[in-house]
This record gives sequence, C-alpha cells and structure tokens, in this order.
Amino acid sequence: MEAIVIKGHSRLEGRVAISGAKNAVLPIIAACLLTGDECYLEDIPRLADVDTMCGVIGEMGAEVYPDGVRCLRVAAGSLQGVEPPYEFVRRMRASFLVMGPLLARLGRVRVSLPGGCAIGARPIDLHLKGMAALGASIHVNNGNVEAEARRLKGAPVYLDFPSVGATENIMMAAALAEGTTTIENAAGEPEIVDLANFINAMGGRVSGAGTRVIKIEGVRELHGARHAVIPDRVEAGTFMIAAAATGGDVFLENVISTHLKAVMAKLAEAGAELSEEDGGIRVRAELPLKAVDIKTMPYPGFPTDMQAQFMALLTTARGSSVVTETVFENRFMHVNELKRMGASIVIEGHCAVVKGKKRLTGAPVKATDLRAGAALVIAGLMAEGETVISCVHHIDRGYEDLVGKLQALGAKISREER
Ligand SMILES: CC(=O)N[C@H]1[C@@H](OP(=O)(O)OP(=O)(O)OC[C@H]2O[C@@H](n3ccc(=O)[nH]c3=O)[C@H](O)[C@@H]2O)O[C@H](CO)[C@@H](O)[C@@H]1O
Ligand SMILES: C=C(OP(=O)(O)O)C(=O)O
Repeated sequence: MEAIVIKGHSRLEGRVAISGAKNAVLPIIAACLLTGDECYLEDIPRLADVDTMCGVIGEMGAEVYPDGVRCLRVAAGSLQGVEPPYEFVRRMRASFLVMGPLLARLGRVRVSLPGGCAIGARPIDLHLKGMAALGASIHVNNGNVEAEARRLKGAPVYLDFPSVGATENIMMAAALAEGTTTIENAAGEPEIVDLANFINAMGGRVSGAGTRVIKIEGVRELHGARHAVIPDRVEAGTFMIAAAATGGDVFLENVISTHLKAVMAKLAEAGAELSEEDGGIRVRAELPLKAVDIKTMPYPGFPTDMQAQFMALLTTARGSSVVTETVFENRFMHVNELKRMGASIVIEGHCAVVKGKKRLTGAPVKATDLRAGAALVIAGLMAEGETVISCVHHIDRGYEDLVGKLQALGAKISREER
C-alpha cells in the first residue's frame, strides 16, 4: 500500500508556490452547469477532488477538457439526465454542489444523499431548506434527494448555521430564479466570494458575498466566462504551520494574506515571525514555540480546516494549549494518531488539551481524513525517527504534490510502497 515516509527531524527552508483553492474550484466547476456556453477556468489545482468533480459533470454530459497544466475548458451545452452518478457522489461530498445548478438549469435533479465522513454527520438540511424556499418540491427516498421546480422563485432564506455548502448551493440556484433571493446568516468564506465573482462574470447579479447577507437577483440565463481561481488558504496555512513547527524559514508565493489573518495571528502569538514581502509571506521561527489556545469558528474566525495542523504544532510547544472545535462534531480523529507519536493530548468534549512535550517520535500512523493527514505529515517533520503515514488518498484529495513541495523545502519525505 502506498505510504508517505518521513525521516524527521526536518527544518523547512526555501520557497513554495501555493496552488489554486480546492474549496473554491469545486463549487465553480459545479457553477459551469448554469450555462450552455463554454467556461475557461485557470489556476486549477491538480487534486483528486477536482478529477472527481470533473467526472461528475462529465457524466452529466458536460464537456470538460484540460487545457495546458492548470486550465480547464467546461461546456455544459447538452446535459443528459438529472442525476450525477452515485459512485462519484459517494466518493466526494462536494458533488452535492451540483444540486443547485441542475435544479436551476433543468428544473429537476436527483442526487444521492452525501454520506457523512470521518469528521461528522454533515447533514444537508440547510441546503434543502434553501431549495424549498425557492419553490422546489423536495422528496427524500431510497437514499436520494429529488427536487423539482418549473422555475425557481427568489425568496428570503435564513441559514441556522453559516453553512459554506448551503450558501453556495442556494446562491447558484438563485442565480437563475425569477426575482430576488436574500441569504441571511450566509457563510462569508473567501471561496464564497470567488464563486460570486464567477457567477457575476457569467452575467449573474450577486451582491454582499463575504458578508452575512447575500443578495442574488435572478436572471433568465447566464453566459460563459473566464475565471482564475483564488489561492488555497488552507494549503498556505498548512505550509505556514509546518514552517513554524520545524523552526524553519519559508517564503510562500501566491497567497492572499487577508485570507489568513486568524492563522497568522495565532502563529505570531506562538512566537513565529511573519512578514509580508514581495507579494508573498515569509514565516520564520525558533523552537520551542509557545503554547496558544485556538477555537475554530466560521470565517473570519480560526478555520476548522487548520485545526488539526495547528494541534500538531502545539504538541511540542512550551506549556499547555486548549484546542476547541466548534464547527464539526468529530474532528479530533488525528488525536489518537498524534498520541502514537508521543503527543500528550486529552479530549474533553469539544476541547482537546495539548500538553507540550520536548519531542515527538516517529511511528506508523494512519490518515483518517484530509486535514488529519496533513497534521501527521507536520508531526512527522517535527519528530525524531521515521514516520510512515498510510491512507494517503485522503491527503491527495486536497494537496497538490505535497511530498514534492516539502522535498523542495528540505524535508526527508517520500512516497513508498509499504
Ligand atoms: C468543499 C468545501 O468547501 N468544503 C468546506 C465546507 O464544507 P461544508 O460546506 O460541508 O461545511 P458546512 O459549512 O456546510 O458545515 C459546517 C457545519 O454546518 C453543519 N451543517 C451544514 C449543512 C447543513 O445543511 N446542515 C448542517 O447542520 C455541518 O454539519 C457542520 O457541522 O466548509 C467547511 C467549514 O468551513 C470546511 O471544513 C470544508 O473544507
Ligand atoms: C473538510 C474538508 O473538505 P470537504 O468538505 O471536501 O470534505 C477540508 O477541505 O478540510
């Protein structure tokens, strides 16, 4: 089985270029279904999830052509059927983001219920609440959601939680609805803004993206557009944390610092030095770092997608830290694996108390989910001895050539059959 093998302790040094954002490109590929015209997407990251999303829309009849290394041409002129294949939806929850566009474009959609995953049940009730508010009739049976509406009608929608996916699905459906939709308590992540910018480039009329109230004035139809995807703030944050956790000195290219304020603030609190220069961000640190408390919140709070990685850093910080996860109910799967490497962590409900140790020791560990895998890579770079990480397919979902990028920063890391 393929594994990532790390011979610690590695101090990261050098420059790394951040790829396009997974969590921006996935809804944007889905949004291409809103028009029959060709769309041209740039700065596409090479990720397993991107391949899966292209497979989903391709199976629906869209034509998807890679163009060069990081560009995609998508033309959803003639869509066949209203149901993305279960095989794809089962593999990736974000496939559910085709629901809004298909319902708006075809008036009917059948999508299998996305299962939960390691980090939680991840229900879709808010997605369905939004579609129903726009006039769709919704039926859930045999593991599928069926939605139908001759033409969606704009309406006010209140989200009980600022769900990223629900905000995106409703925004895409509302783009072709008759009349105006307002989403109250909307998610405000940068990826929401990127999707809104793409829809507006297609001739849509979305305003307020990035705030808690988004207004969408529906139009009759949308046209093709060209769009470059924003950089991946979670990949960037992962490399920042890895640089600090190894006492390194790393310059990140292709980052938007305003998207990373929370992580940068916490790294500075822990004693890292961060500076914005030449259009990038430099991260330096002397070990040991200081213990800091983190609490995950919807954007612009500390991102849940960087909780596991930061916890890895805290395992050898000076003092004890409290990590509170408020977004997902089961996002501490990495704790037991970190403890196999000598970390001292006690879970108390939604909190994990991390007591800084002098050093981690390498061990065989398992990636339980995408960001847990990234956390174990960071821990392996910090540890003395060899760490072997299995189930690396989780990592491949959201990181483009993580091993290659870390090798270029001086890490003794490789992919091997084990
Ligand atoms: C592809 C993508 O963009 N994935 C991101 C997206 O996932 P995703 O869009 O699935 O995350 P949500 O923001 O929807 O979920 C946040 C919380 O809301 C709950 N919830 C969500 C929808 C719903 O209908 N009902 C409900 O209760 C979830 O169970 C979870 O506890 O945002 C998450 C939170 O920032 C990130 O961790 C993921 O990386
Ligand atoms: C949870 C994540 O992604 P997804 O919603 O695709 O599972 C993530 O990117 O950390």
